Amino acid sequence: MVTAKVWVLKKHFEGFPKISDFDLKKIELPNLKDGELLLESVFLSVDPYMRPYSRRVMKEDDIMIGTQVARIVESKNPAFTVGVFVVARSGWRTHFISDGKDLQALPSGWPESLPRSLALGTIGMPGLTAYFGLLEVCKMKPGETVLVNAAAGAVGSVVGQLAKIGGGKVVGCAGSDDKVAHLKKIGFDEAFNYKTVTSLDEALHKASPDGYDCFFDNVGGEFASVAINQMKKYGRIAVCGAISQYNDSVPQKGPYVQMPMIFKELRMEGFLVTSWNNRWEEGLKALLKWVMEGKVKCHEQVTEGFENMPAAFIGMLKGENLGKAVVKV
Ligand SMILES: NC(=O)C1=CN([C@@H]2O[C@H](COP(=O)(O)OP(=O)(O)OC[C@H]3O[C@@H](n4cnc5c(N)ncnc54)[C@H](OP(=O)(O)O)[C@@H]3O)[C@@H](O)[C@H]2O)C=CC1
Ligand SMILES: CCCCCCC/C=C/C=O
Repeated sequence: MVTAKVWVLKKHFEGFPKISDFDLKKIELPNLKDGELLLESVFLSVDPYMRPYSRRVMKEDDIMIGTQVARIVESKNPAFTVGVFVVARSGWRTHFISDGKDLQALPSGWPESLPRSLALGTIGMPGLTAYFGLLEVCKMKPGETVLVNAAAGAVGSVVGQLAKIGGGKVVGCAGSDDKVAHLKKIGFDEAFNYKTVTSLDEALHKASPDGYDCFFDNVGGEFASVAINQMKKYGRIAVCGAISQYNDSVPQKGPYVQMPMIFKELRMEGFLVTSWNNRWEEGLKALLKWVMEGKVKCHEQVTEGFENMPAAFIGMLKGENLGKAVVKV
């Protein structure tokens, strides 16, 4: 008999999540039936979507939603071998049982030397968000200028590096000077700390006086309201996330987007990475190749210990992460 530790949502978040909103519980797992596997989580992901999705898909006392890299520790399913690592969507649990249908293998050709945690970040869902958002929503072309915010995070850091691979100029905004230095190190043409500039409008103008062809928006709210006025005519805005609004108890009000949308003839498109579920293999293969070639650099913020899942999640929402926030069990 195996005892799994799980984190449940004790109380729906009101405003910014608190440690006391979570509860750590123990669950006795039954013995395996034929066709089943026992897995142990090795790395778990903490992602912004957990904040808005918790209200939509969870009840109080449900196990927190989420993705992990897990190792098969016991198998009564001939298709799965003990010791193999997979990506699962089993929520915040140390151990779980699966029939194998919901598991994804790591992309083929994954080298031993590459941290498997990257399957939750650059070579996982966030990397794919950058890939499809830039390719299919922004439709970035060589020579164009791309603006990305939350640029030092899991999605943003890949957006910037893919924009460079695609022959663009990239401007990134992030919330600390260390993050800005990191962006320059990984090839961003321009980067600034949006928290310390005296005028966001002026900083955006200085970074690209001719404006922006593409805006990959991870933040929404006031940042997006200012940035939209810096778009070039026929610019494209990929509305990827709105993290500046996820913890609001009272919805933010305008300024509103219609005037620049009309007079600059902009395209603004919200998207979910899951719309390209049928192309994940293609995206992961491309991302793995670029990482292996050193064209895309990966940085992770690794928190040690399953007991620190809520702290890692809250820390990520506060901007404490450089690169992808993951928890090592
Ligand atoms: N549409 C889709 O399918 C997907 C959308 N997303 C979205 O992409 C965005 C980035 O996700 P991800 O890369 O995983 O997370 P990150 O790794 O970027 O971590 C979140 C970052 O957001 C920034 N942030 C937090 N609060 C604010 C705020 N009030 N204003 C500005 N920035 C803030 C912080 O960076 P800083 O220090 O720079 O402020 C923080 O580090 C999120 O909005 C997420 O919801 C993610 C995956 C899929
Ligand atoms: C692998 C789980 C898929 C989660 C989809 C995330 C969509 C994110 C939206 C905003 O953050």
